[in-house]
Parts: sequence; C-alpha cells; structure tokens
Amino acid sequence: MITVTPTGSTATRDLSALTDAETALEIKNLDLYYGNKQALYDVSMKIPKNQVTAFIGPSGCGKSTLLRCINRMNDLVDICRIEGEILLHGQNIYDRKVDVAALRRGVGMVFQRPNPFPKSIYENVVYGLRLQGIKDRRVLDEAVERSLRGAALWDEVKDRLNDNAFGLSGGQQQRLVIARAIAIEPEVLLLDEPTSALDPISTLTIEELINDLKKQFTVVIVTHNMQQAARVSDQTAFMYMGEMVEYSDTNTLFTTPAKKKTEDYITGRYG
Ligand SMILES: Nc1ncnc2c1ncn2[C@@H]1O[C@H](COP(=O)(O)OP(=O)(O)OP(=O)(O)O)[C@@H](O)[C@H]1O
Repeated sequence: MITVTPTGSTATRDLSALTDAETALEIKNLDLYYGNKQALYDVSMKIPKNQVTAFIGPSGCGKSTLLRCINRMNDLVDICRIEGEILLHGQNIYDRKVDVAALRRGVGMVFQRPNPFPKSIYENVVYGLRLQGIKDRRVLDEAVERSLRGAALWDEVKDRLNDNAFGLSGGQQQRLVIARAIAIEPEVLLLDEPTSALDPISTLTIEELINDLKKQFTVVIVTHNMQQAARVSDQTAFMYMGEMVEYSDTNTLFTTPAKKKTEDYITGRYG
C-alpha cells in the first residue's frame, strides 16, 4: 500500500463553481480520437489560476494527451481529432481564428527529458525573446537573470552564462528549460513528467521550484508519482482509461476519495 502525505490546501472546494476570475482554463466536454481509437472521453474541468493542478492515473490513461490539448501540441499528430472546447479567457483555443503560435507563447510546455538547445545557457533563455524580435541587450540580460532566478538556477550558472547548456547536469538542464519557458512570461506552464528523468535531489529542487512558480503562473503537471502530486499540487485529477474519474482538491482526493476507482488507485491496488 502506498502512503501519501498531502501537503496542499486543506479546504474542500467545488471546482466546478470557480468564477471566471478564478479560472485559468476551462475544458468542456473534450473527446479526443487517435484514428478510430478514442483516448479521451467527455473531459470537463476548470483549472484555477495561480495554482498547481496535477493529472494522475495509470500508464496510458490519457494524462499527457490531455495536457497536450492545452497548447494544441496534438495538432502535430495527423490522426488526432478533437471535439469539445478548451476556453482560455473565454475563447475556445480550438477556434479557427486562434493563432497557434501566440497560444503556445501563452501556454508554455516542459517535457519529460530536458531538451536544451545546443547553444549557450544565455542563448537558451533568450531564445523565445529573440524569436519575438527583441534585440536590446539590456532587456535580454534582465530577462536572463529574472528567468534563471525564477527557475532557481541563477546562483549556479551566473558566472558561466556563455558556456554550452549541454555542460549542465540533467537537473540543471531541466531548470534551464523551465527558465526558457518562463522567459517569455506565459500565463500557463504545462509540465509533462518533468522529474521522471532526474535523480531524487534534482527532483526535490524542481518540486520546490514548482511551488514558487505558481505565484506567477498557472501550473498543470502530469506525474506518474502520487507522492509528487500530493507534495506539489493544490488539486488533482485522477484519470482512468481516458475518463476523468475524480477531480478535487489534493487533500480530499488522497484522503477521502469519492470514487472506488480512485481509492483503489491511490491505495496501490492497480497502476
Ligand atoms: N500519437 C499517438 N498516436 C496514437 N495513439 C496515441 C498517441 N499518443 C498516445 N496514444 C494513445 O493514447 C492513449 C493515452 O496515451 P497518453 O500518452 O496520453 O497516456 P498517459 O496517461 O500519459 O500515459 P503514460 O503515463 O504512460 O505516459 C494510449 O492508449 C496511447 O497509446
């Protein structure tokens, strides 16, 4: 049996009753198909602003698929078809009028394996800003310091900003990738198993960082690790075979789950 000690907020809230001002994103009746195979079934949820929301569930349940819907990464998969809506500022991100590049500037993503570019630490951080045409050295320097501080990496790299990013450890590379993502000041940060390739110490550093990031960003994290969800998230969604079985504040989900399937999962009966 897996013991989980949740540290999130203690209040039980009705997440479907969040006001527009409290909501960063609203997913409405989302169905997703890869070819003929349905991978998400009628998913609806409101994701609160400036909080950490975790998606948990067994392998293949659709966590990453759902996360990738939030910045339209699934557009890159030819056989993928989506029905339903995801509202950001009340606008459906799947609307034909939406500029996908602009959407992805507002909804950044960090993947499982650190993927810095083969460039200096400095150039990795300013990559998105340069794409936006920003050239002013002072603006770039400030963004580098702010982002690296925001990603809890500044003190470790401030004296070697021109060194190649590949010289950093895996944990440092992942924080660099987070710095690169936050440099362009997105509203939402999607983290897809951000620590699964890291050692325990780097994992802890990233978990502490996630806690800080929510002051500025709305964070959505996919994790295999229930203890991690309990440690870092304010609310947790449990998914099973493409359905969102239960979504509530993290304490409630881990201590008094409403559904038998959730209870079976968090007590280690399957997964
Ligand atoms: N590009 C794709 N093409 C076809 N099927 C896919 C694709 N990506 C995911 N799937 C299928 O969709 C389902 C959900 O996969 P997804 O990767 O979202 O699950 P997950 O919960 O994130 O799993 P894991 O924890 O193992 O990463 C699985 O059955 C998977 O095989």
